[in-house]
Amino acid sequence: MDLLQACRKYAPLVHCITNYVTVNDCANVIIASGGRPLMADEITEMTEIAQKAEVLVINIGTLNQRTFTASLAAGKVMRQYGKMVLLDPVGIGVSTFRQKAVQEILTTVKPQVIRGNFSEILTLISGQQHGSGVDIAQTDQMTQATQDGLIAQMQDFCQQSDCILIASGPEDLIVNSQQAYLVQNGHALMKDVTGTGCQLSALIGALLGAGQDWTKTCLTATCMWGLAGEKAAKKITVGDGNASYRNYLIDAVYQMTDKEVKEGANYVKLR
Ligand SMILES: Nc1ncnc2c1ncn2[C@@H]1O[C@H](COP(=O)(O)OP(=O)(O)O)[C@@H](O)[C@H]1O
Ligand SMILES: Cc1ncsc1CCOP(=O)(O)O
Repeated sequence: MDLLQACRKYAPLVHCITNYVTVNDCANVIIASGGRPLMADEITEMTEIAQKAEVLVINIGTLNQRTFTASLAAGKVMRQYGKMVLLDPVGIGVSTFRQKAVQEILTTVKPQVIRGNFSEILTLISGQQHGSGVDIAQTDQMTQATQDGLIAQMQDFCQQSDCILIASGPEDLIVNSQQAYLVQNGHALMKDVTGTGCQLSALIGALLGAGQDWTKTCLTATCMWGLAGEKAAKKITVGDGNASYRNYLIDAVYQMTDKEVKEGANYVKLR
């Protein structure tokens, strides 16, 4: 069965411990792809929820001590049950608190998938702070000259941490310890909406709840979201701005079919 069809049939429960900026958009993207979102971060219910959820998405966009503790608790139980955990290290480069929190999540939870923009992924794999906010810094954009070295660094990290890495930007990299894909779907308007990265992480989370091959699922979800960005851009009319585009993006996922994804996916296998 194809990925969206499977997700819409099995409706995986996706537990999100996420930020208060983009929480509603993430929930709606999960619904649009067929999943069932559950946003919760009360420490006393983490174990029960982890028993019921198929996937956990930890997003550190507005992390605090309380949600950090909840993330560790939920993550540990999820992994004990052999379930999927995705980490979105939003703004990891802005503070030592975020960097240390991510380190602790890596060692105690061991998320199988980590997705961030290029600044966030660079901070993660180098230990040096990149970026001064939640967006990609101009200096961290991938170029032809930096691509190979970056993939090698990412693959080392994947090997050490036993995970898949997804770095987002104008083009996206999906890397595991052996393979690397470059996704060329997407639209420049996506950077004008806060939360397009958070929503991609949420979408990957939902599809991981239905997919078998994790790398392939991450690749398909990334193409799908980029394709949604392209379709949404076609709906922009006079008077529309980034708020309309944000809604068109979610609508595009809601209307998406596996056939459209197969026909519209624009990626190359680099390794
Ligand atoms: N200039 C761009 N052109 C095409 N797609 C883009 C562009 N900028 C971002 N995207 C897409 O938007 C989504 C979020 O990426 P990004 O904005 O880099 O992440 P984040 O929101 O975590 O900073 C990804 O699907 C990415 O491919
Ligand atoms: C603006 C902002 N501040 C804290 S989280 C957040 C949203 C970040 O969304 P994304 O990582 O998808 O750009």
